[in-house]
Amino acid sequence: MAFRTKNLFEKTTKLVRSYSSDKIYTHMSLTLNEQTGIATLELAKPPVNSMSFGFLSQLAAAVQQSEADKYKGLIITSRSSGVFSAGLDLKELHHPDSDRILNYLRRLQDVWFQLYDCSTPTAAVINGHSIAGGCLLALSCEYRVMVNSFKIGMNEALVGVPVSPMFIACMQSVIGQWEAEKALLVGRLFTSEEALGVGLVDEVVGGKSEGVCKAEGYLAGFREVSARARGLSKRYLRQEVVRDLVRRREEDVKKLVEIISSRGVQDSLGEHLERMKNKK
Ligand SMILES: CCCC/C=C/CC(=O)SCCNC(=O)CCNC(=O)[C@H](O)C(C)(C)COP(=O)(O)OP(=O)(O)OC[C@H]1O[C@@H](n2cnc3c(N)ncnc32)[C@H](O)[C@@H]1OP(=O)(O)O
Repeated sequence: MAFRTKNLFEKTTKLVRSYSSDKIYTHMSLTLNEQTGIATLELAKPPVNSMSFGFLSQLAAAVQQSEADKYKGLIITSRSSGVFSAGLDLKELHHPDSDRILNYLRRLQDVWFQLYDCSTPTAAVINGHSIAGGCLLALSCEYRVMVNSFKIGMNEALVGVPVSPMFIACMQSVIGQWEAEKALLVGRLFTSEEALGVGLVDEVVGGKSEGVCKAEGYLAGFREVSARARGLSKRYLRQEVVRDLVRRREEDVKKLVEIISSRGVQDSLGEHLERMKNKK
């Protein structure tokens, strides 16, 4: 089979520069299978694929690349065998500089809009723990297959930060209002089997390669379907959620900055970071 690893930086220099001056595509790789037209985006920011400013920029560029090059599908997975993503980089949220946190959250919104609203068929192979922002990333895809023995969910309630509107919207759209409420208000992390039971993921498998096969199977299901009609239908199906969040995005981001910067939330974040340090 012919595989080609794309040097994303070359092809998206203009785009990337307009997003960030960070060195780009160091935190993930995008590999196109030229036979199937399906690309795999492998997250590779050790140790836990935490979503720093730079990570989000690269993710945005990769999603844009998949649209621009009209990939037949995009599979998002992790190079780590234990963590899909630990979510937002807690260091970005703890004692933030006011301009940086504003830009950081705006970038998070941008990436989410791009991925959630992209016409490219998307699938997540969740081959490790997938927490908060990591769960958002998986839920923004159309199809999720999860390797067993890991945890997935949005733990904000346990971290002491509010669940932001786009996280809520995504969770609601996948598992419904009541299940979302029950999970989000206590920061529940689901095992792979529990996630399957509640519809948070579509399949549970024994390993990553099996997961990739399942994801390819899902994406191959669109081979006979008009890409244009499919892309438009997806947008129509998701437009209500997107429209509402686009309309209020600036209001949401400013409110979140205010909340995150508050003394109580900063104290909770500090305690959470301390707990993680001490667990060793
Ligand atoms: C819209 C804005 C509103 C706020 C929204 C926030 C949403 C979020 O996404 S907040 C982030 C929530 N995520 C977490 O709480 C995840 C915490 N991490 C874990 O539970 C575990 O690390 C893990 C289950 C993902 C993996 O466990 P494992 O035993 O393999 O690794 P660790 O030893 O715990 O971690 C290794 C290393 O990584 C650091 N780290 C872990 N998570 C994060 C993170 N989210 N951001 C930054 N750094 C993280 C951890 O401290 C360790 O660092 P050291 O090796 O230096 O001690």
